[in-house]
Amino acid sequence: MPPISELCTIQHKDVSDAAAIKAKNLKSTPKREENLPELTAAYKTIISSLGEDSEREGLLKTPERASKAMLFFTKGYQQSVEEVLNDAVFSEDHDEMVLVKDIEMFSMCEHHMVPFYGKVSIAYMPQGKILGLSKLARIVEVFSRRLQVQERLTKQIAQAVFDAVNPAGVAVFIEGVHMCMVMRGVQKIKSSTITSTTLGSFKENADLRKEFFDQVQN
Ligand SMILES: Nc1nc2c(ncn2[C@@H]2O[C@H](COP(=O)(O)OP(=O)(O)OP(=O)(O)O)[C@@H](O)[C@H]2O)c(=O)[nH]1
Ligand SMILES: [Zn+2]
Repeated sequence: MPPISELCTIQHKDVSDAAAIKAKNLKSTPKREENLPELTAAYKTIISSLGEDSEREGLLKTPERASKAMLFFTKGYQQSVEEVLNDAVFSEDHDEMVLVKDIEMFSMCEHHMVPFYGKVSIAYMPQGKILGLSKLARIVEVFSRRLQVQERLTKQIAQAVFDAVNPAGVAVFIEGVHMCMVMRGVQKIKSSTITSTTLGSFKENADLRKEFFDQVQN
């Protein structure tokens, strides 16, 4: 089992290659609880490096609590799309847009390791197969619960839906608030970031594209 620092590098070293994204969808990192002692020791060092007394009563259990919280915030590394889909792909003769709007998303900015959060909308045009609705939200969890940038998150979700049901098209829209721009840095507390990915018919058909963006922005 490589150390956590190495795991993170493995997970986000490529951002754009669709085949690599597809391959990664199928794999999950094995259980990470065995890294808890190492992570806890690292948090203890962080606390003392901040100038705090890691031995004072209120902070005694903090390194372990923080470690467990961080493992939760990045639990997507333990999941794969294949696992969360659980074969919930059904044959159905429905060829109009399926859209699930405003799926809550919490992720971690890979540059500062502080949260970014927002809402994800996912649409696809089935051609013979539909996906269990909750599975769209589960796909969001798989990729958002990692160290991320919003652009890659958007693309990975779209590619995963495409791979799952081979639809005529997929569109993903994310509106995110980045705490690294709110609590620090430029401190623009009202800014939000919009990203989208369109594949297949949503890219090619201007009417369909417009229908999607009209729906998600209203
Ligand atoms: N494109 C993109 N950039 C992001 C995302 N999350 C954070 N960033 C940006 O990553 C950049 C890192 O820039 P650096 O100059 O290396 O770091 P920094 O000195 O902390 O930058 P400032 O935030 O400008 O203070 C910043 O511009 C962040 O706003 C994201 O999801 N997508
Ligand atoms: Zn950031």
